[in-house]
Amino acid sequence: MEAPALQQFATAPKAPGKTGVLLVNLGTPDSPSVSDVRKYLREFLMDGRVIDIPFIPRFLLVNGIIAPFRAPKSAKTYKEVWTENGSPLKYYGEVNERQLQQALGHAYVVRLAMRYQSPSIDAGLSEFQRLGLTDIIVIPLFPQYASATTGSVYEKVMDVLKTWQVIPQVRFVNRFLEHPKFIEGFVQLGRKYMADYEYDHFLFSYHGLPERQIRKGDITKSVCQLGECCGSLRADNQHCYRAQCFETTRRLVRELGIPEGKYTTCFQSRLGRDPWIQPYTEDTIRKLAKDGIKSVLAFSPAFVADCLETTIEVGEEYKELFEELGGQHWQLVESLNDSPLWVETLVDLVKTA
Ligand SMILES: C=CC1=C(C)c2cc3[nH]c(cc4nc(cc5[nH]c(cc1n2)c(C)c5CCC(=O)O)C(CCC(=O)O)=C4C)c(C)c3C=C
Ligand SMILES: [Fe+2]
Ligand SMILES: [Fe+2]
Repeated sequence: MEAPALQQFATAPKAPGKTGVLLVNLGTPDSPSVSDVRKYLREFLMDGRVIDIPFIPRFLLVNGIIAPFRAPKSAKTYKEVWTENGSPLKYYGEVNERQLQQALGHAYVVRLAMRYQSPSIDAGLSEFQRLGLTDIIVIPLFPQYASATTGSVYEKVMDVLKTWQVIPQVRFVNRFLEHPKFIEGFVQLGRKYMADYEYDHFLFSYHGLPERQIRKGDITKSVCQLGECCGSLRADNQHCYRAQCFETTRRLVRELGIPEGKYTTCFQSRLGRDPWIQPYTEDTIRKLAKDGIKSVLAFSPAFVADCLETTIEVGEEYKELFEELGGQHWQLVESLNDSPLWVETLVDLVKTA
């Protein structure tokens, strides 16, 4: 008796309203000037999910040390990554916003937001509220879940929504590293380089995280020892960012046909003195060069758009290091950017949310 009624409920047409889709990336400075970079770093690093220490020491560390000293150095790097379209991270976000809007049609309103700086999450959600949208889907643009990224986006969205009288139906995408079109997107980009050249080794370099944050995220308080435990993604370590990164690599190498021993997963961008998840990308490059590896194809599958971390850090700084150590050929695989498979991934994420 119950089954048909349930079926009717599940297939009943949705309320005639529209759905808001909020794509959220990390954020970027408004310009590469030292003052804008300092403002961005302050907002970013004062987030308690990014520098997860109590407020007063965090305030002193960020405002007294990191922002003043790092801003001039980071501004130089931002000037290098800046294009005539501005920051690539924001530019491709805006392109994706238009592409997804076109693919989804009038039943949806797609907006890009940044967790830090602009356009803000508050502005995007307020527009949905003004338009009286009946549903909201939030897609943090991070393939793997981390408290510092996806978790922080969720927190900010909930902070805004908790002030509303009517909170519509809200759905959050948690991660999408397993999505076949996301994987295929990077595979197609990688194959383009592999067709022309026989690489000695393949590097999969992900953004790092303090080890402490991985331990805090271990809900069992016993599984993740940051060693072999991350070697497979299971029910008991679902939210381990490191395990999710290894899983991303496994899926990519399987599709690319890269044999065991010819690839490494590693983690970049350590900030501060605390231990971050390992192996570090820099150590890996040193070891590869020492082992006589001459050519490397480097993937950055924690990012869906070109940004400072990919174009400059992997594409230029690590290339320089590799060549200084005797390497001959280093190639970065660009990010998904405006590729059709990435837009198809986003469409699927909306349709299955
Ligand atoms: C994959 C997603 C990311 C995770 C996880 C992440 C964690 C994390 N990052 C910092 C500190 C910095 N990250 C910076 C840049 C940056 N980080 C990500 C993504 C993740 N960060 C992106 C996409 C970017 C580039 C943004 C752009 O505009 O291009 C920076 C700023 C650049 C610099 O000064 O080097 C800092 C600082 C921490 C501390 C952290 C985890 C705790
Ligand atoms: Fe970062
Ligand atoms: Fe783990």
